Amino acid sequence: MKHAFVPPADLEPLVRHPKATGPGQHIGLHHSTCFGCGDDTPLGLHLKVIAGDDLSVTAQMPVVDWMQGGPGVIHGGVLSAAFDEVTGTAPLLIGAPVVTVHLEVDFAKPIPLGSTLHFEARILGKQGRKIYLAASAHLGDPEQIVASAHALFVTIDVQKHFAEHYDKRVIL
Ligand SMILES: CCCCCCCCCCCCCCCC(=O)SCCNC(=O)CCNC(=O)[C@H](O)C(C)(C)COP(=O)(O)OP(=O)(O)OC[C@H]1O[C@@H](n2cnc3c(N)ncnc32)[C@H](O)[C@@H]1OP(=O)(O)O
Repeated sequence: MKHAFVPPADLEPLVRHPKATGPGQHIGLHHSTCFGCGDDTPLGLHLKVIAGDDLSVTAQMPVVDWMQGGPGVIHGGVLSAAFDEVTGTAPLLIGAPVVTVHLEVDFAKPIPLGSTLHFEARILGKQGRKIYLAASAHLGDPEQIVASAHALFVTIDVQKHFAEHYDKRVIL
């Protein structure tokens, strides 16, 4: 698949955090009202991201009617949000809370309503606070990639980062 993203050649290799979620286990909620993973959002993606046995994660997402963009197919922004969530959760495997600074999505095939997207994301490496990831999605046949993404996240101090905007309405 064509893409324009070139990760640095000198990325530092990484290992799983000793307390990382075990392979095959659901990586717990970021918070319950998160658009990507929260259970308490009527119109959220409700993604359950599952830890792989290395530096990868997987997730599945049914493509339902409200996600529609072009007639009969998913909206590109919804797909991008799903990639953001799946790639953004993976750095928890190395114990790094992160926020997105850059996300690129390559749309290879139309993705029909009624299908199920299967996501896979993996950490490529890091450079200081920057964590580079690649992800892909298929509709059941891993050989037929329908979209892919590259993302760059930056590790944050969670308390400091959200202090200014944190609102008591958000249930953590
Ligand atoms: C309870 C909550 C817990 C949350 C934690 C747990 C997470 C559990 C998983 C959740 C999964 C969520 C998945 C959705 C995730 C979102 O959607 S997050 C929401 C969208 N993103 C944002 O709001 C981030 C907004 N940006 C910022 O706040 C600031 O840019 C940041 C990220 C704090 C960085 O600012 P800074 O600390 O001043 O650092 P800065 O030196 O500017 O940048 C650091 C490095 O990144 C580079 N960089 C920055 N931006 C870019 C860019 N666009 N392109 C390339 N390089 C860049 C800089 O050049 C710098 O590189 P070096 O000089 O170190 O080589």
